[in-house]
Amino acid sequence: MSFAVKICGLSTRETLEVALDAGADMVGFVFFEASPRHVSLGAARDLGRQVKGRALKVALTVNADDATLENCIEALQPGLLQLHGDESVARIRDIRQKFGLPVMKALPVATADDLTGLPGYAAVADRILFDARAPKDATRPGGLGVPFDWHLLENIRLTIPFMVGGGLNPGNVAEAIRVTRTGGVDVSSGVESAPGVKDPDMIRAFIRAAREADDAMTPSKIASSV
Ligand SMILES: O=C(O)c1ccccc1NCC(=O)[C@H](O)[C@H](O)COP(=O)(O)O
Repeated sequence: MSFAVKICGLSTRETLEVALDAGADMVGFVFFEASPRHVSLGAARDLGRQVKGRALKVALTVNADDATLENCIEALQPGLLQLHGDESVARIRDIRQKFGLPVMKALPVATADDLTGLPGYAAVADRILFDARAPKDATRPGGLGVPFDWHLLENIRLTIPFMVGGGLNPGNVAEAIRVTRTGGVDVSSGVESAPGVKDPDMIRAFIRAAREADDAMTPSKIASSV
């Protein structure tokens, strides 16, 4: 997959269809009951069937045990597991081996110190999501609509793909791409009219803005445009 646009926290047939029609590469489904985007196993099954190979299905869990992961995988049939808790390197390795699915590890970022563990995670995960670190009193570790300092990623060199999330929206996603040169972007709050309520026009605007910014960053396109 080249540049990836992920719309996360989808929970209705209508907005899932909008994201697919608009060309989302990844569609994320949240299995975290404290989230306004939480989907039940039954809903995940129905929504998962709707995707029909048009995008990569991402199952998002937080410090889930094996039984929970097994249930989510059986229901959604995801192509990628997003581990968004404080799962250790060893736990990630264990999950990959047990379930035979690629893993995207979300790493919370607030300061440069948050990047010190990156090599260990990059050694076991298939993809990294750099997301804004949640405040201490937050009721969930992600999906909070708050960005981090993208300049912290300016000198990142990874052998695996990475994505950037946290507070992105149609108005700032291009800048995030320019600053970080990320291989993908991930959004939830920034395409919602209210917590958990995805907005079709915002989804379309976000995907369009992200594609245009990535196209502008492609060296061949830059060369031909000068
Ligand atoms: O989206 C949630 O509600 C959520 C709940 C628990 C753990 C992670 C969660 N979201 C993780 C994501 O991948 C979000 O897309 C990412 O944090 C960006 O969110 P936002 O800042 O709202 O765009």
